[in-house]
Amino acid sequence: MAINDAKMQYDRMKEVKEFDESKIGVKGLADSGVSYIPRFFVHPSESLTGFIPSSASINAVPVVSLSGSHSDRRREVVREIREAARTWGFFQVIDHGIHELILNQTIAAIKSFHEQPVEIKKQFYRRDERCNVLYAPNLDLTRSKAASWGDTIYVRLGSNPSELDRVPAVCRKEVVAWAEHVKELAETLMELLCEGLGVRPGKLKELRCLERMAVVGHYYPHCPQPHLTMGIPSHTDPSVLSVLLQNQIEGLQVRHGEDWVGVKPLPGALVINIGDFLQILSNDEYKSSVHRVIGNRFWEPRTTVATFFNASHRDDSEYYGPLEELLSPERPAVYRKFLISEFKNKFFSKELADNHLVDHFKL
Ligand SMILES: O=C(O)CCC(=O)C(=O)O
Ligand SMILES: [Fe+2]
Repeated sequence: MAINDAKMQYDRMKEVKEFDESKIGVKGLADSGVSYIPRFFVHPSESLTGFIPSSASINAVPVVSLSGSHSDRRREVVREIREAARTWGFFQVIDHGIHELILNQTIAAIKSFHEQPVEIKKQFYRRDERCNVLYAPNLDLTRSKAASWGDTIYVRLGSNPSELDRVPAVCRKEVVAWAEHVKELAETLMELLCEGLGVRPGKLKELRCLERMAVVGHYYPHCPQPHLTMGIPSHTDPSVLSVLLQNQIEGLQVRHGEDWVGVKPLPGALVINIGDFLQILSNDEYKSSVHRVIGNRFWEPRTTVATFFNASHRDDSEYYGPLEELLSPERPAVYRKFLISEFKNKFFSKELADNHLVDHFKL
């Protein structure tokens, strides 16, 4: 048994390495017309459940209109967002002020990147997760137990504009425009979320939660055996806040109680979710929910753009933890304090699946 296990392990690593070195990505595999997936993409059977959500859970994720959020309806919007953030950790926003043309152009640009010839995409293929621009199938390919059926381009944007030159030309203009629009929306959402907690609206901005962002363009090609693998395995986001733009191909599911609930694409809407960092800052008021993407059974590729807002540190001397304003003898801190470097190291040292960062900082 031990010998078999070791051999399987060896074969698996060899196959993963060959795939990694070929740099063709999952799209390259899909384009080669395979009718089955290589075995290193097969997930353990316990992860492969709940693919067909129960009818009761369809359209259950809250949808919040931001219309009037700067005027008469603000209190109502704060209340709706607070409820959604506490109970689901996920909601969709409509009337968010970003023009549909911008949404479509952003999705189209990310799709164009992935649909370029392998020879061109190869230049960006990297495994060093600390690079500001990189393209790869599964960031954690070499350390995960099972690979997932999707390719991703990562663009990290800090305060240095020269980083933008490294963004692939085919999507540079659109990614830059998207970053500006989505940052404005994130600022509004953070203010509303702060008000929902009863803290100063500018609090998250003061903590520099808007300064470090990553624009992450996923591409999930048609999968010949979608019941055996995942697009992205179940995880929580380490971010403060995540904003997801999806095309009209469904696949995202959020864990709610015992159910996996589909987050249906709504034309013009954006999906917002609370990340681990905000769950900690809010001392568990807001919830960073487990979610996943199932294998794409449709012929059309699923394209999404996830934008993560992370807290930025200037010199890593500042400790982060539950906001002081929220603590009282009746409501003591649930988490200890930590440096951002520790938080990041925890994230990068694990595979994405089941890396729930909040658990590491619980008191
Ligand atoms: O592509 C999606 O629908 C979700 C992506 C996601 O969860 C992530 O990038 O963390
Ligand atoms: Fe996510």
